[in-house]
Amino acid sequence: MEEKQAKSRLAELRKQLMTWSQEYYVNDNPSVEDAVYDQAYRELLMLEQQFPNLVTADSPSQRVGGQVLAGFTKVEHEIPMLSLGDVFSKEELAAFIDRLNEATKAPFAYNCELKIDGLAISLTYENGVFVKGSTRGNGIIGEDITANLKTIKAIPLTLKEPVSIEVRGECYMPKDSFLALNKEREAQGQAVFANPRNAAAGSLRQLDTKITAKRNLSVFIYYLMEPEKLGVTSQSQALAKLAELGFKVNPDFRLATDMETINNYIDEFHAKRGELAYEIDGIVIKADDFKVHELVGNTVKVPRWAIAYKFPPDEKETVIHQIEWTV
Ligand SMILES: CC(C)(C)c1nc(N2CCN(c3ncccn3)CC2)c2cc(C(N)=O)c(N)nc2n1
Repeated sequence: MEEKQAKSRLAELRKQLMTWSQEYYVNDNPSVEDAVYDQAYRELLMLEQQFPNLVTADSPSQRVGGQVLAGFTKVEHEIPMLSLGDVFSKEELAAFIDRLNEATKAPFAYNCELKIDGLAISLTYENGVFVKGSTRGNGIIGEDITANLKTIKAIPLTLKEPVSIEVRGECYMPKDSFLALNKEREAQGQAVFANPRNAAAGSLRQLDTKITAKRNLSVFIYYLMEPEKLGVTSQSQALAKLAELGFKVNPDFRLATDMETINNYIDEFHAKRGELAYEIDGIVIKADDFKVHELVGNTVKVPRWAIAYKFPPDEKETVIHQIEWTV
């Protein structure tokens, strides 16, 4: 095949493979069997092998990792990554909501989100291309883990629109991947990870990106920096915009305009916790309208317009402790 034909065929294959990958890893809704994807992927690899100068940064072949880093460089978050205040009972939550309603005088909507138990990351895109990704670190200084994040198929290498934005989200390891990884480590006499959050953190801190690529990590994006740049005026709108741009957004977010609805959401997902494919450690409740964020602002460490409602630790863990006590 001539280079010219190979170039256009590779562009076709990249586009098709990116669409199928987005359906599978971002929308959890594949339209073709794995075998169909694999065949097209093999054709792409073969053509890239024949014409190495035609390999592009956003080719699916760049997801497998390859470089072994000497270390992670530090990055400063231009806008600090805040922490979250947390409450441990419905009464405390009601007090937080009452204070917030008091401060704003007008009743308003809250956006309720599952609190994914992973680790916070920040992703930067320039004209729609993924250029940098980092850990939260201490909120001010994080580590540059761009190379490792590029191996996560749920992170788009290019967006649906050529926008220059920063977004933040949670990187996590699905429960079944965590169990499989620990089984493998046990078989190899290696120490197992205590929980999926530690497994995700350990996988992202790998200096060998090939290892990260094999860890089946995923992400949920929940925060759009400078939303006014995209004409977005609320958290629920921001999540819809993030999904439109091609980001994986947790579908279970819900608007609530009163305490009862918030409490029902908390009870519903506390009950459903065991069925989810990933671990959650609570619910995040945020004032939906960004005008409220401006009105009440943040303390040094946490926003005044959002709170984390933490679930009590899993019953099964406390049962084990009780047994130890009786013995
Ligand atoms: C943008 C704000 C600050 C309101 C915010 N902050 C979050 N977090 C901050 C504290 N974080 C943190 N991490 C380590 C140490 C201290 N704080 C970890 C992320 C959120 C985490 C989740 C989630 N996990 O699913 C979520 N749906 N929304 C969040 N929203």
